[in-house]
Amino acid sequence: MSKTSLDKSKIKILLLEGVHQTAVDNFKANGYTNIEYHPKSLPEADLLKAVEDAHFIGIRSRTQLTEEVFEAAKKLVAVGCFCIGTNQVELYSALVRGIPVFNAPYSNTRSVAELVLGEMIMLMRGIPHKSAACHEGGWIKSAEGSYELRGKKLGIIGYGNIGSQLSVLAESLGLEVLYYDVVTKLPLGNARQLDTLDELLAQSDIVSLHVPELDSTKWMIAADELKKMKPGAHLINASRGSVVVIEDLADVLKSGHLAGAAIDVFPVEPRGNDDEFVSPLRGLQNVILTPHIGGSTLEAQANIGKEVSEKLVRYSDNGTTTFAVNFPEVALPSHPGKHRLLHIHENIPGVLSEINRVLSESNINISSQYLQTNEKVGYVVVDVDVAYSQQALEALKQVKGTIRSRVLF
Ligand SMILES: NC(=O)c1ccc[n+]([C@@H]2O[C@H](COP(=O)([O-])OP(=O)(O)OC[C@H]3O[C@@H](n4cnc5c(N)ncnc54)[C@H](O)[C@@H]3O)[C@@H](O)[C@H]2O)c1
Ligand SMILES: O=C(O)[C@H](O)COP(=O)(O)O
Repeated sequence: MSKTSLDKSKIKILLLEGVHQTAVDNFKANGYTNIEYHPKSLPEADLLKAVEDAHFIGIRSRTQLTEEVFEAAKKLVAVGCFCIGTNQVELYSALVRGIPVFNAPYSNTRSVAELVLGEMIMLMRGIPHKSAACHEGGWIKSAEGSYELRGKKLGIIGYGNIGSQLSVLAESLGLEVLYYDVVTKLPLGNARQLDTLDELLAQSDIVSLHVPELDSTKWMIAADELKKMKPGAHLINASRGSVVVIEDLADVLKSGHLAGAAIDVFPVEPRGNDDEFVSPLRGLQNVILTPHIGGSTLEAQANIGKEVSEKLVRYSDNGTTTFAVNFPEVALPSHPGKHRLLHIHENIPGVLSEINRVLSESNINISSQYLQTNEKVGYVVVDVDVAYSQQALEALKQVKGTIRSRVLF
């Protein structure tokens, strides 16, 4: 088992929002036993307290890691988002403090695509409304407003990992797939990319959103866009709650302009399962409301727990930052018989030569060296002889622009 300079039992791992047990098992198997586990997100004040002595934090989509949280987390080494989205993390605040952020970019893609596929069938058959009536003792045996998916047009907004997977599944059911993306994307199967959002809205029988939360996607579907959708069309949102103006959606559903919707994500979501869900969509006919469970299958959660904990363990044990979403990516081999110095610094001219100067002046022989930078931060990794690592670490800490440095045994 790899060792770190700090005794592993002293490295605190804070896991929130019921991250899957596979993560806990993997941390323990790698010697990280100091785990504080919470089944839901923490209120802000409790979060600020809990992060004070945390070296690693694992969250899902609910916990907001803000500038204030990073300021409070003085010992923080890295963050793991046990999900796809990283919009809940102030990535820049993490970067300038030398903290890489990891996620699981593919682990729940299939789960979301399958859910959306099922919802399309349910919506087009008016099932939410008919099922609710049966539960109340009603019996709406009618073909009125019920349609097959076959031959209908599905409009996908955001043709990334989820959007493109949905595209393939939808074509296998006989849907015609149109998509809109800000980037030119290779169409899968017979799908067609459209030039404008308006064209997609005007042509689709079902519109499904699969964009990340960005400034440019915030409230991108509001009253104007909803009115441009075909009368009787359906809207599905399993991306982020900030993408759709929910009050405007409620209006077009009440007016009958849209026939139905399936919404998994909301501008404000309960902190945990005990809190009330409040939404203007509650009680509307032919609307499927789900509690942000697009990625919540046991398969996906188990895979995510393993994938993200592996990324955090690898960074802690070996310094590798491959697939970090905000950080220079360095893939490192193991370093048997050597000590490894990790040096994170501001990306200003001359840092590498200064590092080499101080090491050479201290007569420290470098056995390997790796460097990667992004626009703000540089990450240098230096392997040195065991006997010199402490001296080398002290020397590196003096280099102008140093954000943080540590040594791995
Ligand atoms: N409901 C859930 O439980 C759940 C689960 C997983 C992911 N998600 C959300 O789904 C999002 C998409 O996931 P993904 O893995 O497909 O991401 P992705 O990064 O692979 O794809 C996103 C696509 O959106 C496109 N895009 C960005 N801005 C756009 C805009 N303004 N208009 C049109 N297209 C735009 C991008 O170019 C990209 O092709 C995630 O960011 C996450 O927020 C939700
Ligand atoms: O970004 C994601 O992967 C999804 O929104 C799922 O988030 P969750 O882990 O909170 O369910």
